Amino acid sequence: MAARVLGRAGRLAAVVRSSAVRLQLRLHGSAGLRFGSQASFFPPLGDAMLPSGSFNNHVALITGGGTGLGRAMTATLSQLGAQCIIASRKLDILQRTAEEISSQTGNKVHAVQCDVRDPQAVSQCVDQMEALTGLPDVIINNAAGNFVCPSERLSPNAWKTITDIVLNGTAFVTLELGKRLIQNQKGASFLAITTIYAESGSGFVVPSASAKAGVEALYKSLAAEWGRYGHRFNIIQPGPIRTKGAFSRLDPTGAFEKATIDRIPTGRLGTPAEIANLAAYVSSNYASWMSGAVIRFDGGEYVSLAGEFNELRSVTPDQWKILEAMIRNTKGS
Ligand SMILES: CCCCCCCCC/C=C\C=C\C(=O)SCCNC(=O)CCNC(=O)[C@H](O)C(C)(C)COP(=O)(O)OP(=O)(O)OC[C@H]1O[C@@H](n2cnc3c(N)ncnc32)[C@H](O)[C@@H]1OP(=O)(O)O
Ligand SMILES: NC(=O)C1=CN([C@@H]2O[C@H](COP(=O)(O)OP(=O)(O)OC[C@H]3O[C@@H](n4cnc5c(N)ncnc54)[C@H](OP(=O)(O)O)[C@@H]3O)[C@@H](O)[C@H]2O)C=CC1
Repeated sequence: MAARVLGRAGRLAAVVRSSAVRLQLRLHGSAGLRFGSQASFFPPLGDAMLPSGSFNNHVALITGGGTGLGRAMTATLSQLGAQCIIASRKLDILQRTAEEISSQTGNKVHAVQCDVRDPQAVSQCVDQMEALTGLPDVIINNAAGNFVCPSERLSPNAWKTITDIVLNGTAFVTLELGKRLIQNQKGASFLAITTIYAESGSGFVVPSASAKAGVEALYKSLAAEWGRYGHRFNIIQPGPIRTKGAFSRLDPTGAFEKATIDRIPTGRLGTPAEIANLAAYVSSNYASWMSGAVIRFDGGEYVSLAGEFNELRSVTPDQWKILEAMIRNTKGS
């Protein structure tokens, strides 16, 4: 009897050992289960989510509103009734976007040239805005600069360029508008667009990570300080959403896109329309109790990158049977 049991245990151990070798090979090869098909569970919706007219009689300033995510936010706010001002360096692009969106929504979109790195230019931009529309109810600090680069290759000017656009630019716009709004006793919603790696840090985009972390500290601090003036401050951390501006500078060959999608639990990139709906909600009166919030909007990418055991997603059900047998067969420590 004892010999029979020992024999069975020995055979099981042999099966477990040889299967474990196969498992090792598979895990390090490419035969693990691919996730990605789950995207069909999470289809993106494109329509504006809030009731029409939610931003009637509202003025919104969107920095970097001529392209990418800023353009999508402008389109949604405009569709919901806002009069928008979009501001960045390239006036021709801003004007084209402004005309396209205005002609679709019937609401005025103004294009104002402004390099947010220059506090004087920011002040002039706000002068121009006051003349066109009055001070804004909604401010979205969305303008940014970024590129992937090993940190040992960064020049001082490369560091300064990114941190000037992202951190100083956001601070200049926020402080200039904040001071004027306070003087006029006017409330407003401020929203900053950061990234998921503002929290974790990330190699190869170190100036951006450092500056975005600074933006988050700025917005959380002002949420506490300027609530008394009627100002709300919130932050959205987007995960990967295809835009020419981001992808051409962060994955210029497209070599990393598949791996990026594979690690996102919802199996796909986000869309500009999805983040525009979130930005509209956060900036709207429906969110008037929301301040100091940091909203991660990334299809689950951050937690997927963080969890030490998440790679076990590639273990198949058959492999789990083997692993479980091995674990159960372990006696003692
Ligand atoms: C791993 C897979 C990833 C898949 C995709 C995942 C997507 C997730 C995205 C997550 C976060 C995204 C955050 C973003 O912010 S995306 C937004 C990106 N959009 C932009 O950057 C638009 C605006 N950008 C620009 O205008 C330029 O790119 C700029 C360089 C930031 C600024 O332009 P400009 O002021 O004209 O600056 P210069 O060209 O004069 O350069 C200044 C300085 O920087 C050096 N430099 C420029 N490019 C590089 C580079 N690629 N590598 C190293 N250094 C660079 C340049 O040489 C200058 O320095 P120096 O004077 O010393 O030579
Ligand atoms: N797409 C993505 O996957 C992600 C994006 N983000 C963030 O989303 C935001 C939008 O990025 P995205 O739409 O992808 O990229 P874009 O490159 O399209 O947007 C960046 C915008 O910033 C403007 N800008 C750059 N430098 C300046 C400056 N000095 N002064 C004023 N405006 C400036 C650009 O306009 P111009 O050239 O005319 O100045 C451009 O419209 C950024 O804050 C980015 O960090 C965060 C995480 C992920």
